[in-house]
Amino acid sequence: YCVYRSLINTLLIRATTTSNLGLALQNQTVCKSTDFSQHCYSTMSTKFPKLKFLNQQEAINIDQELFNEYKFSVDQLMEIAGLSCAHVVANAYPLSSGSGKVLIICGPGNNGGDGLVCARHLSLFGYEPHILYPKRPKKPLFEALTTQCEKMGLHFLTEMPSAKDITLNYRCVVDAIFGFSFNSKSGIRAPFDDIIATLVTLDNHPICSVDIPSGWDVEGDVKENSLKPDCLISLTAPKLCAKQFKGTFHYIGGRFVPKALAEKYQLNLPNYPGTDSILRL
Ligand SMILES: NC(=O)C1=CN([C@@H]2O[C@H](COP(=O)(O)OP(=O)(O)OC[C@H]3O[C@@H](n4cnc5c(N)ncnc54)[C@H](O)[C@@H]3O)[C@@H](O)[C@H]2O)[C@H](O)CC1
Ligand SMILES: [K+]
Repeated sequence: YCVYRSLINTLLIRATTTSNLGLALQNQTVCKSTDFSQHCYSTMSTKFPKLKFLNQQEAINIDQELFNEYKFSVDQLMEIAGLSCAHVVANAYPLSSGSGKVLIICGPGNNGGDGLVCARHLSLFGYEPHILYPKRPKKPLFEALTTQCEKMGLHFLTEMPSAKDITLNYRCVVDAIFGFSFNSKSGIRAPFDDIIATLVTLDNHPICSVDIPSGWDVEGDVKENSLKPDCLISLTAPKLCAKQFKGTFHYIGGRFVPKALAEKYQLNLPNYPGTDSILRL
């Protein structure tokens, strides 16, 4: 009986390991093409052929429905969104393979709030986030998120570091400046015009964009002098501009969408592995 039990246990352990390995490999699709974006996008569209890419209005509608119909609060969704971002940074730029100093640039809206939450979780993961938050809305949510970071000892910068400083001192930049409400028609207003201009000059230094690469039109073509992030975290579902993403890592996060809502908008979201909060596309 003992020999029989031990044989069964061995087989069970092998089966679990093999299936975990399968999942890990499934999540680590490597793009090896000269036309990186085409390859990544076509690989993604082969793996997840029905995954919906949202236009700006659809992203806003889903957001509003989550708040108005499902009665989620912004804080709840932002916490999950920001935690997903921290998980993505820790997956793409692990502490085991480099420094944990991360520059997190937060904008004036909820995308900036995701950045503050991400910073807080990264510090709990052992990273050293430095936050630049030049336009702080006078709203209780953002004031609370800022206080949490301050009281937890996170460092706030008073000015944007130079491109050289960033390259020398930071493992990566988290771009939490603008999300799906960015208005590209009016150009980028100060101080984010100069901040984004500095990020554009970074030569091959990894930028990890939250939801949308800041400055990109949510659904239009990407202009010549725009950010070229190495990593993109699509929250809820990718937006149309994500089809033009040319970087290495594209993740989906923000695992809070109720099934009925996903079906209503035909999001066709991929299945997150197990209890994970992010999935590499
Ligand atoms: N449902 C979800 O997936 C959730 C996503 N979250 C995150 O929220 C953002 C969208 O947030 P929102 O507050 O609507 O807008 P933004 O952060 O994109 O920015 C608005 C902010 O920016 C200013 N602005 C707009 N255009 C310009 C411009 N051309 N120049 C300068 N400033 C500009 C505008 O005035 C506002 O102040 C989404 O992408 C996710 O990251 C939530 O965290 C959770 C739910
Ligand atoms: K962003």
